[in-house]
Amino acid sequence: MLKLGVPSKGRLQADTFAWFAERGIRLERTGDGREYAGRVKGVDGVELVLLSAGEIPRELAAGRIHLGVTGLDLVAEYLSAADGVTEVARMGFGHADLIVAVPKMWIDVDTMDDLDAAASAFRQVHGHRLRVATKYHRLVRTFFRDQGVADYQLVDSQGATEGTVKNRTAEAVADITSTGSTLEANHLKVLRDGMILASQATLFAADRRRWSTEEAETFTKLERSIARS
Ligand SMILES: Nc1ncnc2c1ncn2[C@@H]1O[C@H](COP(=O)(O)OP(=O)(O)OP(=O)(O)O)[C@@H](O)[C@H]1O
Ligand SMILES: O=P(O)(O)OC[C@H]1O[C@H](OP(=O)(O)OP(=O)(O)O)[C@H](O)[C@@H]1O
Repeated sequence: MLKLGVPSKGRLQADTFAWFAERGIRLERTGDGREYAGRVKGVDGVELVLLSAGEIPRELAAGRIHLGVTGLDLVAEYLSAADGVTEVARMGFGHADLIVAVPKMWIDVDTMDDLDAAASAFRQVHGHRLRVATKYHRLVRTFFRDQGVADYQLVDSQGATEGTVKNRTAEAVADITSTGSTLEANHLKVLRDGMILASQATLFAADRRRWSTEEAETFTKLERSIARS
């Protein structure tokens, strides 16, 4: 069986189901709606696996699922080329930007260069490095390095990241934004050149060299349905 991992709940799941339905493939939840089980109609040999979006990259890398729907941001953060996971299709929903934001009241800080200067000054005044809260450690480190910003430290935040500034556990954040309302509500502004990655929901395939002939054939059929739309 070709295992297809999709988000277990919410908007991402609803949009994923609609995307496949438009391509003649019906994904359905089974059980009472709270049970994490489902099935696939319209193409034989595919099994539906409901998973947290955040776990899908790891499951793809391990080869426990053959296909998976999750955000580009999560695959970029958690996987590398060596994992052999490839894009099959960008799905056109779940758009979100990973950005760097600072308090609005920092009127002198609008760019990454400004942040670099502010970070050096911050260290002199406070005796410790400016803290950037995020769950995207790898992407943020790479971006800051490429932008020549070194005088900072990352603090891990797995949720409610925009609240860390108010709670005084960080001075800046690097997080996903979609409508911008969470940033606005927390008095934060995006740096002009602080865009790290533009993400959207994407269908990924695990390393195909590890698939059986049957699994590869089922995938070819599925790919045809996807391409037809
Ligand atoms: N406000 C948003 N608008 C659009 N997409 C978003 C938004 N927030 C997060 N996403 C995207 O949704 C995907 C899943 O995000 P996240 O890891 O936060 O999952 P989650 O909803 O917390 O699910 P789980 O708790 O089951 O892991 C990511 O790829 C992310 O880019
Ligand atoms: O720009 P907006 O439309 O306001 O969306 C952005 C928010 O959405 C996500 O959080 P989510 O609701 O997934 O909760 P989390 O803080 O637990 O990650 C993200 O982490 C932002 O906080």
